[in-house]
Amino acid sequence: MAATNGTTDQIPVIDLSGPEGTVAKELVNAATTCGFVYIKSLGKDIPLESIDGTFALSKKFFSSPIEEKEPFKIKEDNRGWVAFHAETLDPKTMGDFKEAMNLGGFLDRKAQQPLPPVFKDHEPELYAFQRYCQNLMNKILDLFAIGLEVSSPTEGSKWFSNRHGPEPTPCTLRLLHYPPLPPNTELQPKVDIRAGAHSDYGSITLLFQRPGQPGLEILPPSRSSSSNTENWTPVPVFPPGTESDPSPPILVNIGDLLSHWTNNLFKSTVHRVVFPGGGKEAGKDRYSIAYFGHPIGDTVLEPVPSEKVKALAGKGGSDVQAMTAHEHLLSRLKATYLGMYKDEGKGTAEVGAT
Ligand SMILES: O=C(O)CCC(=O)C(=O)O
Ligand SMILES: [Fe+2]
Repeated sequence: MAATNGTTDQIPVIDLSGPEGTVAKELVNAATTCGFVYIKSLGKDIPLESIDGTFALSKKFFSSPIEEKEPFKIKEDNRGWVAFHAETLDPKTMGDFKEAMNLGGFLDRKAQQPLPPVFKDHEPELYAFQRYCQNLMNKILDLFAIGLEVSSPTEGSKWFSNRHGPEPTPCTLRLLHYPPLPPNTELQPKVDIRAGAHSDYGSITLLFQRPGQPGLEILPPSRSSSSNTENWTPVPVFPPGTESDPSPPILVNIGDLLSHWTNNLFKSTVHRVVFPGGGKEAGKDRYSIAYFGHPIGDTVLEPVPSEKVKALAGKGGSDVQAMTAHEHLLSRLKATYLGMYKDEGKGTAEVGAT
């Protein structure tokens, strides 16, 4: 249950094992105010060994020689390795101080892309972690449907999750590595950014962080109308109430698609990753793992059968237009990467992941 703090700027912490109706309400409340929520990680939904094991594999992969990563460079299908400085989430910065590895959906327990040597022997573990993430995502989507009182005689609380399956899922499991600033380098906070300001494109994102590796910041919706940079709010790895938990809570945030689908009731909050402590801790690596949830591409984003969502139609909410999830993604990519997506058939390249 939520250790609520009353303001919309702070991210609530929720334990999913509380009473279903209460948890559903708290989740919807977080989605409509902050757009971010922490889910306590006590090993119930995702075993802690699976999280730790995936981080260990990630570390091993990123520290392998470049020749072992180069052949797995990202392709137009958005799967593969994104080299250091290859992605610029915020065009005002030089390019993100990070490298990443995107894994697409699995089919019959097999990755649908060539796997680098480090991962080849661990495909079952990667598959298991991907399943845990998909199941947790579906559980949260079901709780959203309950909290929104979605009324569908045939689908009930499965209204959102039914539109996110079956295998292979279009969701992306993304391993991230933010290397330290090179020694004797003066931090230029406006330029040296680990991940530039952006919102995620899909439905929801799960984000895993490591103890002692902070750096994520959000622009709370309640304060993002002003351009004052001081509105950036750090997101601690262990927020109050979780310090003695065995693992950092999992962050869940709403993406642009779900915000659009809910007539802007749910907020897709802008976030970024900086060198923590004003650069004092710039000598440390940061590893994170993101699971980007997306509905199946041909899902029509028809109005959500919920009075709470319908009430917003025409009242400042963006009335849902009949478009598919894939068309929505393309429109977001076009808005962000003007010029790169003149040809609709080109695919979603490396930028589809956010
Ligand atoms: O590494 C992080 O904490 C955030 C990553 C992120 O926001 C993204 O890749 O979309
Ligand atoms: Fe993000």
